[in-house]
Amino acid sequence: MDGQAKVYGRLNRLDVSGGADVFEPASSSNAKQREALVEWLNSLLPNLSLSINVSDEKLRTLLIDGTVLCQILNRLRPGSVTECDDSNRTSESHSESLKRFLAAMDEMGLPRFQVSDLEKGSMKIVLECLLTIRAQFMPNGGGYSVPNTSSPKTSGGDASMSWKSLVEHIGGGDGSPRGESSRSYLSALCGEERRKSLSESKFQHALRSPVKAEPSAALIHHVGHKFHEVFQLKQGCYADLPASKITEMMKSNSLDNAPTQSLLSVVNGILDESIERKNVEIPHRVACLLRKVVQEIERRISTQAEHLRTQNNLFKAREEKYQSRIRVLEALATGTSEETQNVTNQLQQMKAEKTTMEEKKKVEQDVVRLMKEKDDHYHEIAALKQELERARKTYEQQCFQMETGAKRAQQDLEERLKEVVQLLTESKSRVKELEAYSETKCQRWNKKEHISQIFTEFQLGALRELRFNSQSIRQEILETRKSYSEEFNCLGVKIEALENASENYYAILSENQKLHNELQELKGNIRVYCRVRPFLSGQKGRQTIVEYIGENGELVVVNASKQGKEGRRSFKFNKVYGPAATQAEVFLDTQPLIQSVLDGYSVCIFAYGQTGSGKTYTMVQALVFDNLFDISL
Ligand SMILES: Nc1ncnc2c1ncn2[C@@H]1O[C@H](COP(=O)(O)OP(=O)(O)OP(=O)(O)O)[C@@H](O)[C@H]1O
Repeated sequence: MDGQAKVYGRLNRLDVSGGADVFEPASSSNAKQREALVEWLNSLLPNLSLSINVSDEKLRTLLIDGTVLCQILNRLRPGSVTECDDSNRTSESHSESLKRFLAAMDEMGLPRFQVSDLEKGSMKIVLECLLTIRAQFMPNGGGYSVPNTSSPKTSGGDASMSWKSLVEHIGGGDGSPRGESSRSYLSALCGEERRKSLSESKFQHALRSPVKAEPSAALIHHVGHKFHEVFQLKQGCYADLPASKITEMMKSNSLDNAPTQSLLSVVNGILDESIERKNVEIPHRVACLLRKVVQEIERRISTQAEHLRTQNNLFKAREEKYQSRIRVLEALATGTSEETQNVTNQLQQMKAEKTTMEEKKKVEQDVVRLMKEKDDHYHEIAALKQELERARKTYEQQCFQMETGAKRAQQDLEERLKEVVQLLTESKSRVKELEAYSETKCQRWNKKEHISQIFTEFQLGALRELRFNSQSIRQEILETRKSYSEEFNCLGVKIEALENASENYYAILSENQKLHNELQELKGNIRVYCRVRPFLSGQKGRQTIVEYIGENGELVVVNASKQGKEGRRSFKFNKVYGPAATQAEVFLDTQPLIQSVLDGYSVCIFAYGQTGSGKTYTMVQALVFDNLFDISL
């Protein structure tokens, strides 16, 4: 199968060229064919969006699962292959798609590639297969258009009709008989299955090749419209054609110049007409025309076969020519090895010469280098001489300068010597003066020493006196200290007595506090005082209801509106302050409570009574008195 596929691939490469010479090798137009194929794929399946220079590997990735291949076939011929459901896609379904595609190719009798070719082999075979499909369904090589393979009549007039449709057209899609002549023609035309025979593929191509099989349009025009008139009757009735016309057509060379498809159309038309007429015999002249047409077709087929044989021989001759060239090249290659040996020897000699030349060149370079070094050294010596001359001049200048300096220094030194001698005489006279001055000074110091001795003696006398005085003062101080210590002792005794007295005071004070609080307790922890407010300035002339205020807290109140017991009521308080009681009196009874608070006891005073009865007055005034009390304390 693999070999067969390759053969198909080669044949279809010739098929798809569709140009002037279909047997021309395709290598020169490979790039263009590839670009055309990519454009075709993009027009067929726009979602692919392939770039014009798409790589083989990208194409392999795209096609390897077989889905795209199935889509291509279904687009060209709907329903030709079952596509896998997108939702259930797996690697198995992908390989299944590829298998289905290959099976469809087998079914259509088209050459195909192997699975291994698509997986890891050369993509050339796969692309050739696609080119074959394109040529099969798009013989004009243009953009995508769905071919109409359903009607033999509509496709019968197409010069580039596919092989299969042509066979169906001639043989009848429904399998009905068309007479012996058509059957023999079909058997001659079909033979075995096309996809299994190389010669049949060539035959098909020869039939479809308009350049090789058919005359030019100019020639048709030259012959006139005689045969075209017969074509016009394709839809009409061939039996009604006049015998003279048929004779004229058969006599002229119009059949020779008519296109093969036109001849086939005539055959089909006559056969269709015979089928329609059923048992009615075809007129003799029409049968003659049919035979003539069939003979013409057979002649062309034989011509094509001859042509193919010629081409085959040509190819064989070319192959032999290339083989001989290969042999010559091989011989040349063997001869070249000897030449190569000679050349190698020559090369080695040249290398040796080159080495010698290089050594010579090296020696020359060394000489040049030494010359250069010599020049450099010469320049260096000249520079050193110049430098030496400069140094000598500098040295002479320095010597001159030093001599000048020495002379100047000698003069300076002489001048200085003179100055020093002068200074020495001056200093001698100064020494003499100083000796005289020191003499006088010495005398003066002797006098001063005498005076100081007298003063020192005087001072010593004074010191003795002072020492005596200090001893007497120290004695006084000791005595005073003694008297002070005695006084301090007395004061200590007194302070001790005071401490004892203060301790007694605090004891008495605490006792006093205790007694005070006990007294307060005795007076009662809860005491109730009553204060009767006097009439205010605006209440003059009113009658009081207070009848009696006792010394021990009795209070009798009279209600004139009630009789008996109800009209006279008596109360008992700790104390009752009458209308004339002053704030100071009220405070006198609450004052001890302040002391209890200071001693740490809890005390609470609150006022109770109706509005305007004098609660605030009593409390505030009490506080005022309390402050006064504090101040007085
Ligand atoms: N003992 C008093 N002597 C003179 N005037 C008094 C006396 N007690 C109260 N007042 C006067 O009576 C008026 C009412 O007194 P206060 O405001 O103290 O009453 P209150 O009981 O506090 O009233 P409220 O319950 O409305 O506060 C005030 O003008 C006050 O000066």
